[in-house]
Amino acid sequence: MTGYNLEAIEAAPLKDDVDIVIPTIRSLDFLEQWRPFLQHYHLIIVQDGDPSIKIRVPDGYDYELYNRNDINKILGPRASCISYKDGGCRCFGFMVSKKKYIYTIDDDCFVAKDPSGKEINVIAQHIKNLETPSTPHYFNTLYDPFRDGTDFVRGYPFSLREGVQTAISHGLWLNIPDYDAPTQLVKPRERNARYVDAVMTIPKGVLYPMCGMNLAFNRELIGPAMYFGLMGEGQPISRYDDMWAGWAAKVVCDHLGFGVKTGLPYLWHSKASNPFVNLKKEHKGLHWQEDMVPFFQNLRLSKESDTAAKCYMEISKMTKENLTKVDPYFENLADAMVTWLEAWEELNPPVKNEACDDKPVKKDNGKDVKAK
Ligand SMILES: O=c1ccn([C@@H]2O[C@H](COP(=O)(O)OP(=O)(O)O[C@H]3OC[C@H](O)[C@H](O)[C@H]3O)[C@@H](O)[C@H]2O)c(=O)[nH]1
Ligand SMILES: [Mn+2]
Repeated sequence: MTGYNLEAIEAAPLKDDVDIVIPTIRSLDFLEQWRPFLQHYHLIIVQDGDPSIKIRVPDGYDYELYNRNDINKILGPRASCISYKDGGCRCFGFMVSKKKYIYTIDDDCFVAKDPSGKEINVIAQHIKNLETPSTPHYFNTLYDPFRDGTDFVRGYPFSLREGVQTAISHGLWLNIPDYDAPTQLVKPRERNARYVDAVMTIPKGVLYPMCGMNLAFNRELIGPAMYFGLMGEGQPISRYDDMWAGWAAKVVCDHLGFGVKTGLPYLWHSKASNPFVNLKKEHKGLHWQEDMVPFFQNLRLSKESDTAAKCYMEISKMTKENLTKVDPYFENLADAMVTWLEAWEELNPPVKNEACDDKPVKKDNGKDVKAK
């Protein structure tokens, strides 16, 4: 038995350790249905598009809302690294959060039911996924051994059963699946009705197409690598925001010894975005992914890169060196990755250990103030 008290995790949803990040260019009415599960969490809403439009947040939610003007004010010139007119703007919410865990969800996602008809508490399942180890070094054929009612199977080395810390929990979707535009065009009526009761670790060295629709991660482990790229207006590509983040973050997790899980929880994805519009937005990505994926598959990070930020800086350098030949866009993206890291560092300064360093850390109105 793994000895993890999963019931305790289910009962204690860690509400003070999680921020819910929602990118929106539409409406937040979908939050009405999520009240039983999300109302006791703090929301970080990233409003995309025209900042003069007032977005209504349903009563009873505790939130902070940032529109484009706010992003520009907070980041100054560094705001250039945050996408405009693309769901990738959500990563600004990852940066301003101070919590250990992030859960990000799209505004056209609703509560799904499991086969027994019970409503799925996505947060509780994501927390369970993140609070229990991953097994990237050897595949357990009964899937996640840390779930109730299952375990490591015969032939699983005991030396590997401790597992590794889980950095990312990738949930799935009933109804409208996250298909690319060509697939949506040829299968416009396809709906995902298949509920697979499984959580599995994505093996080390294997990439996966991370979807930002129902996603949770440990900010402290992998935050700096969860940059959703430079997409949308003014860029040659859109709708590859989460893919870029997913490939980079998986390489960083493999390098640093963290795990990534996919599977439960499911949510109900309601809105099929327009496949013709999507095709226009993502068509370069359909070509470039044939280069981007091998780039990440062959990427090797140095042992000096011992934090997510250092790994990400290295990936930025290698993006510029290896992908600019595919398209000059990647030079801009590589620069934006550095800008992202600088902005992250500015908003999340490394905590100084006052015990061994009582030098003042910054001046404020002429007075010296200590790190909080
Ligand atoms: O310009 C924009 C467009 C959208 N958003 C917000 O992003 C979320 C996803 O948008 P949407 O539901 O229209 O796209 P999908 O095709 O269903 O989403 C997938 O593809 C795009 C993203 O990668 C997404 O994560 C995938 O699931 C939604 O909250 C929109 O309001 C935006 O902020 N700006
Ligand atoms: Mn959607």
